[in-house]
Amino acid sequence: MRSAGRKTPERWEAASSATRAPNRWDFKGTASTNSVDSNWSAASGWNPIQIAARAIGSCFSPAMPPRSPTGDFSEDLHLRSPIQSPSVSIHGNSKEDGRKILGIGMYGGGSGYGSSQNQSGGMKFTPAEIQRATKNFSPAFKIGQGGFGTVYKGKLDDGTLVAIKRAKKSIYDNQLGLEFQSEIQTLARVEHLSLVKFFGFLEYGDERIVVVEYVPNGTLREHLDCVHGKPLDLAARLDIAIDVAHAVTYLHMYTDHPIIHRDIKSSNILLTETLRAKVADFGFARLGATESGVSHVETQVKGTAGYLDPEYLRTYQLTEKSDVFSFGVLLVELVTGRRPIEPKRELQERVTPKWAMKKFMEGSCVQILDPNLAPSPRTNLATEKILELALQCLAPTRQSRPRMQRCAEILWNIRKDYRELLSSEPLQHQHSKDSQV
Ligand SMILES: Nc1ncnc2c1ncn2[C@@H]1O[C@H](COP(=O)(O)OP(=O)(O)OP(=O)(O)O)[C@@H](O)[C@H]1O
Repeated sequence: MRSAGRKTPERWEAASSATRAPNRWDFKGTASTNSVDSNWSAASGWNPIQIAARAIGSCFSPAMPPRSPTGDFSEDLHLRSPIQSPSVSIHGNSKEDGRKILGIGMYGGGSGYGSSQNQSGGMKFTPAEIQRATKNFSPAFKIGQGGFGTVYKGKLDDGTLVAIKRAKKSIYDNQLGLEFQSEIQTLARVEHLSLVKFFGFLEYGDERIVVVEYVPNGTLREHLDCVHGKPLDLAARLDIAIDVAHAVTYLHMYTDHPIIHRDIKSSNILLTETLRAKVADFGFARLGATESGVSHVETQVKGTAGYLDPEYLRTYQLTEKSDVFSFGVLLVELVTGRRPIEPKRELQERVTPKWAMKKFMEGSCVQILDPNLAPSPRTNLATEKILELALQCLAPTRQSRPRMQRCAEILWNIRKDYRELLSSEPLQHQHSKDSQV
């Protein structure tokens, strides 16, 4: 698909390189006056991210809470709902690859759960219940490890499966905790089919425990890496993109104040058994300003390298269009199967969105298609349209990016056309094409 307004590669490059990122961030977000080449260079060069991660590591000095006499989790757990105990964490959050920058951890959601539901919709669990659910945090129940802490699969007394996220209080900063109390109160009420549900929150000594809906089928990133066997076909990828777009649209249109997720990425998209997506990890979420309004000026850069909005990096101003940029990166991941940054590839291919957009504008979509997706006229057409949308989402300036609601509409139409083409193809042909994926 060729749209009249499409940028040439040169124009796109120029626009990209006009957006400059600071090459150093201090802990409190003081940008150095030196610039590096472009947002893409910043991402591919790693230096700003690594420097920021190091700065966080060295500057962070958590306030340690009083421990229980024994330090035993089972002893006298002090339970609070999200409303009663707003939980805010600063996580230095340098995962092994050091790409995560900094987080303000809050967990939203909240259909409520069970009879002990409180005003906010959060569930009051008993310590014994959490212990039973996880067999006292048995390693056998461990399902993951993230910036927030360790994640366990648990089964509540009524049989509900939950994911139990256990963080050390050492990742929190109490002063900032106070600053964000009101935000948590809002996030605790967020509920959408495509957002991982928040069930409850526990606090005890230096323990913080978050209980959320268990989503059984791994992360989108794992599926793109074929960890779970059969690769995702394009129809499933389109469904996932639409689910994410709907969930984020819901956040952005929430009441009169948008909620900005700030960490949209494939490892934060969890899949159900029917391969529908649920957006997880409100670890960075915060209430934002509308694009037209006076946006919040951040003092700390938060997000994951490769997904970060260059304009946010440059101006520290956060709007929902930063999520749109990250969503553009996610669309490129869905089409190419690649991670946003692939350091082991040759130079021109290391920053996947830059490489993919260049190929797209040269009309070489097939070259960037995930090898797990079999090329066919309908697949090529759909991927071209997805990349067209990705290009808009990845625009260097936020004004040029579509709203998330518009992204959902566009994707909906792409899926409709794709399905129509699919149904018009002879059954045998469909079968032989699909068997390649
Ligand atoms: N609700 C859930 N249901 C099922 N598995 C989950 C759930 N939440 C997390 N996990 C598993 O635990 C892993 C770690 O999750 P977590 O959200 O703590 O970190 P992450 O998203 O991988 O990293 P980061 O915290 O840096 O964003 C996930 O990759 C996933 O495999």
